[in-house]
Amino acid sequence: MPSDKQQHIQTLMQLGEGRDVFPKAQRDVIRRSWQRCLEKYQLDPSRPRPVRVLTQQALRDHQESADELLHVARAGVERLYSQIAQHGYALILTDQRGIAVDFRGQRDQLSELRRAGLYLGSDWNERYAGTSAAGTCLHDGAAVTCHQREHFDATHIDLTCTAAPITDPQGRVIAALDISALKSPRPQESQTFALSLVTLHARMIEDAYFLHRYRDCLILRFDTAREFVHLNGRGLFAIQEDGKVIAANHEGRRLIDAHLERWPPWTVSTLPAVTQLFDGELNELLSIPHASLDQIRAFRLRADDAIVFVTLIEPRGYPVRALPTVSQQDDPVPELDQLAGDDPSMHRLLKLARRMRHENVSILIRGETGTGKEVLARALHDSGPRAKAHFVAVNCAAIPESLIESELFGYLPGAFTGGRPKGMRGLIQQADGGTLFLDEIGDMPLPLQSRLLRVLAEREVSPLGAETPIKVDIRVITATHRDVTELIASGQFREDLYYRLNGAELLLPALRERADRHYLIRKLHAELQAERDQSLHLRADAISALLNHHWPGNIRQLRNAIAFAMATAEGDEITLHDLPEVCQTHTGRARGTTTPLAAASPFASGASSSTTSPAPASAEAGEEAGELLELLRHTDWNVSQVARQLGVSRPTIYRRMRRHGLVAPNHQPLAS
Ligand SMILES: Nc1ncnc2c1ncn2[C@@H]1O[C@H](COP(=O)(O)OP(=O)(O)OP(=O)(O)O)[C@@H](O)[C@H]1O
Repeated sequence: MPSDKQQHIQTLMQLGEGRDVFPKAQRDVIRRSWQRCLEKYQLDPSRPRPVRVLTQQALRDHQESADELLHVARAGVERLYSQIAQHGYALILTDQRGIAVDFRGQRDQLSELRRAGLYLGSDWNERYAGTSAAGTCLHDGAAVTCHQREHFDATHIDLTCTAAPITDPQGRVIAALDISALKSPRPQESQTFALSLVTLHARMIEDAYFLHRYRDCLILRFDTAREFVHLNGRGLFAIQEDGKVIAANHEGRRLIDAHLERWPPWTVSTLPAVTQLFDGELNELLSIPHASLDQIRAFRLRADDAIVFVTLIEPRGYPVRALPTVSQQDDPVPELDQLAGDDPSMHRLLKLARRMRHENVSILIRGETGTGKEVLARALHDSGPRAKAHFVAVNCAAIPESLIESELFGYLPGAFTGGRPKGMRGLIQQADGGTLFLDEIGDMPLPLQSRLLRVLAEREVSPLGAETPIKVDIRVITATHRDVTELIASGQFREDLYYRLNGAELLLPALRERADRHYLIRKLHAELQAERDQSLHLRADAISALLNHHWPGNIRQLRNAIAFAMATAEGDEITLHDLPEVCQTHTGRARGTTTPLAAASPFASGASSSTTSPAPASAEAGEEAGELLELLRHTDWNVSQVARQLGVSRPTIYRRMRRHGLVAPNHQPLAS
């Protein structure tokens, strides 16, 4: 007997005698199996024996009971074998007992494979064959590699075997898919790739079996990538018409477990309904096939708030029911509908907005900068009964504190020195009959908050210098990127005003959280083409880069990136290389207040920092102030243009101006 076999036997015998002589760095899974072989199955390592092979009749019996699985698994087995054959691997599929009921191997190796037990009818049950990939995988219900001397029986120590379990829709192990080679490199790590490959195919077979088993049920299929849902969506649920989950595949069960961890069980024994797992209504799920062109819809998981894409597979002959789709349930409101594609948070928000557009209640829109707060406010106005009247947008952060009162409330002639001789109609009055949109409401000075509260309570406004108030009929929509409750806690915002402004709150998701980024890219591209009267094809590589970029929460930046590409593209299409450099890699991340696009902006990098700020707190602050001043001068103090160039919002520019004491020449405070 070769010396390595003798040595192997010796080690196992010493272990059998209770000595702790496990090979160094032996993996736990193998160690536990060896212990089972010695203690539980009482296998004798000193008497190595080839794997036992069943008679033809016994094999047929096993094949018959695994018939359904074998039938469904065939394509998966063929596909896996076609990938491994050239590398010298054979394949066996065992039933739950460990009997090889299917086999693929190279013709010229058949007798050698048969001797090694890699053949139809061989019994790899751990109880008889000792530690092996197939047997140990069936015992543990987990994928495993058993490499050379990790086998228990000395007969097998030249083999390298890797197996993954196949489970039924209830999660019980029913088979093992194994690939084995007669020869292989020494290190066990050489088989890492085999482990992934065999696990992937075991999952595919498992899912094919699931779909076959539940072919008469409604099946929800989901994946985190929209592109894969139809092809190879990872999660499967078989459901009843009332939304009860009947069975779930591996990924589905993982989701249920994660869900139960966050939302402890309703009752111990029942599976949750799909509407408890996905944040949506049953109708929305059941109407997926009719609701979108690609028959996919995005939903948020209640387990971890992640977005997944879902499709519904209906059984053949399933009556096509006239289920109302979401858009059919409510009348179309183009102004609002076009704000989003398929994003669950936006769907919910727009549903509420649809209801709110007719009401006169005040609305508070929250969202990070550039997420579309003003766009939403305008859509609410345009889709409501006030559409024909004015939409007056006021940026509370943009107007210097000394001017905000007169701008908002207006003043009569001679109300203060420096005012216009004819006086001025305030913005509140200008919005009469329409909508007043107060952006960055968190920046409104406290004294003005009290005056605004009075306007809202009494529906009348008193311009500076006026003796009698004037009636106004306005709808107020406010927006902020700040946490108003924090401002209230620190005494910077009046609680009573907050409650009056917050008749309903709409929270806009950040761009990075939106599942409809593709829709937004296409929409912005179309809008920009129309705006510039320019026709440029947006190539797929540019779209993928825009989809993959880590947007720090901002549609404005996305728009800027597309606009940048349109301005710089040569020829009639936008390619990956036309995008700002930072979008061409996947590493873009927000850095302080300077966004990646701002950093990439040719304007930002070209700005000189020669001017020092009036009172720089640090070298960095000085540099920022200098840069800003330069840009402001360069653009004739056009704040919108500077904001666009830096890829930040206008209020951010105003905040920076205030921080550095920069005041536009035409905005020097008026003497009151
Ligand atoms: N749903 C949308 N579809 C297309 N473009 C959008 C959408 N929402 C926002 N945008 C674009 O994104 C940019 C920023 O939008 P908007 O000014 O409404 O954001 P905001 O949240 O009010 O920003 P800020 O916090 O700076 O006030 C604008 O160019 C706008 O046209």
